Amino acid sequence: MMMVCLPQSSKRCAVIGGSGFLGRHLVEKLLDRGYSVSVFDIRQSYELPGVTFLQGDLCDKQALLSALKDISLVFHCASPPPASDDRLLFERVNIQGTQTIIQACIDAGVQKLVLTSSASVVFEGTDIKNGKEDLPYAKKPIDYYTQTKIEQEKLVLEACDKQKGFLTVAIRPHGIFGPRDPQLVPTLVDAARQGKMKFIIGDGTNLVDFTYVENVVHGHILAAEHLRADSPICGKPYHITNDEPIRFWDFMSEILVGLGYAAPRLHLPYRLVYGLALLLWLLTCILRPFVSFKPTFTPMRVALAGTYHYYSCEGAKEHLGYKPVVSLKKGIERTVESYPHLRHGA
Ligand SMILES: NC(=O)c1ccc[n+]([C@@H]2O[C@H](COP(=O)([O-])OP(=O)(O)OC[C@H]3O[C@@H](n4cnc5c(N)ncnc54)[C@H](O)[C@@H]3O)[C@@H](O)[C@H]2O)c1
Ligand SMILES: CC(C)=CCC[C@@H](C)[C@H]1CC[C@H]2C3=C(CC[C@]12C)[C@@]1(C)CC[C@H](O)[C@@H](C(=O)O)[C@@H]1CC3
Repeated sequence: MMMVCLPQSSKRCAVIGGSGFLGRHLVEKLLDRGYSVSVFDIRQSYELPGVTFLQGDLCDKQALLSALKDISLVFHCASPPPASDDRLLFERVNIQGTQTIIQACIDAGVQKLVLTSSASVVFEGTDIKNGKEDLPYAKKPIDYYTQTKIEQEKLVLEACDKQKGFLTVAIRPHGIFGPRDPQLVPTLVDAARQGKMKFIIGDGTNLVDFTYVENVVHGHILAAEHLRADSPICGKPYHITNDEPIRFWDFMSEILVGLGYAAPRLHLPYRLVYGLALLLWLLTCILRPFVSFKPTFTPMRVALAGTYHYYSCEGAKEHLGYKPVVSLKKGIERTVESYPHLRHGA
C-alpha cells in the first residue's frame, strides 16, 4: 500500500473516540505505521502498549487541552451510538462537542483534524446510486444522529484555515463492518434469534455499500498524510467505500448464513414496513416517559434496508490514492470468523 513518508514530529496523534469500534482499529493501524498515539474517550475499553489513554468527555475543553498537548494530528471518531435516538445527547456531543474540539485544537496548536463523518449526511430515505460528494446535505435528515452529523461535518470543514495553519478534512464511510463491531452484526443476530429476520423488505434488489473497517482506517490515514496546505483535500469530504456495492439482503444473508442462521426469504412491501416503523417510533416517543422500548425496525433501518444507497469513491482514489485493501468477500469471512459467540446455538 502506498503511503506518504512523514517526519517523526508529525507522527504524534490523538484519536478522540479511540476506545470505539472504528477508533480502536485506527489506533492499531497507526501504531503499526509508527505513530505514537493518545486516545481520548469517555471510557477505556482496552489496553495496548504504546498507547496513552486519557478518559474524559469531549465537551470538556480543559480535559481536551491536556490531551492535545504536543499533538499535531487529531482524528475525531467519537459519537453517541445512532441507536440511542437521544436528540439532546447528539446535539451536545456531535455539535457542541465538535465546536469544543475545534477550539481546543486551535488553542493547542494542532495542525490537522480528520473527522469521521458519514455518507448518511446526504441520505433522506430515497435511492442514491453512485452518489458523489457534491450531493447536497439531506434537507430532511432521517434521524437526530444524521441531523447532527451534518452540522458536525459543516463545522469541521468550515474551520479549515490555511492562513492559520489549521487543516481539516472529513471522511464519509458507509456501513462499516468488521470484528468487534458492536452494532451491525450483534443487532442482526439479535433480530434473527427473535425470529425477526425471515423477511426481505421490498424486492431485495437494492444495492448498498458495506465497508470493511480496515478500508475505512486506510482512508483516514491517507487523508491525514495527504492533508497539506497545497492539497485539494483541505476542507473537503471524501467517501470511503469497499467500491463493491452489494444487494442489502445478500450481505445480510451472507452474514446470517455464515453464522448458522437461515437467510430471509419472504418479501414484505417496503411502504408498509416503513409506515409501521414510523408508527412504532411515534408510539415510543409518546410512551417514553412511562416505558422504555427499543424497536428493532426503526424508520432509519427500514429505509436503509429497502433503498439503494451506494457512493462513488472516485474522489478518494484521485486525491488520496485510495484503493480498498480488503475485498468484501475477505471482509465478510473475517467478520463471520470473529463472532464465534454469536453463532447459532452458541
Ligand atoms: N459504524 C458505522 O457503520 C459508521 C458508519 C459511518 C460513520 N460512522 C462514524 O464513525 C465514528 C465511529 O463510530 P463507531 O461505529 O466506531 O462507534 P462506537 O460507538 O464504537 O465508538 C464511538 C466512541 O466514541 C466515544 N464517545 C462517545 N461520546 C463521547 C464523549 N462525549 N466524549 C468522548 N468520547 C465519546 C464512545 O465511548 C466510543 O468509544 C462515529 O463518528 C460514527 O458516526 C460509523
Ligand atoms: C433491517 C435490520 C434491522 C437489519 C439489521 C442490521 C442493521 C442494524 C444495520 C444494517 C445497516 C446498518 C447501518 C447503520 C447502523 C446499523 C444498520 C442499520 C448506520 C446507520 C450506522 C451509522 C452510520 O453513520 C451509517 C452510515 O452512513 O454508514 C450506517 C448505515 C448502515
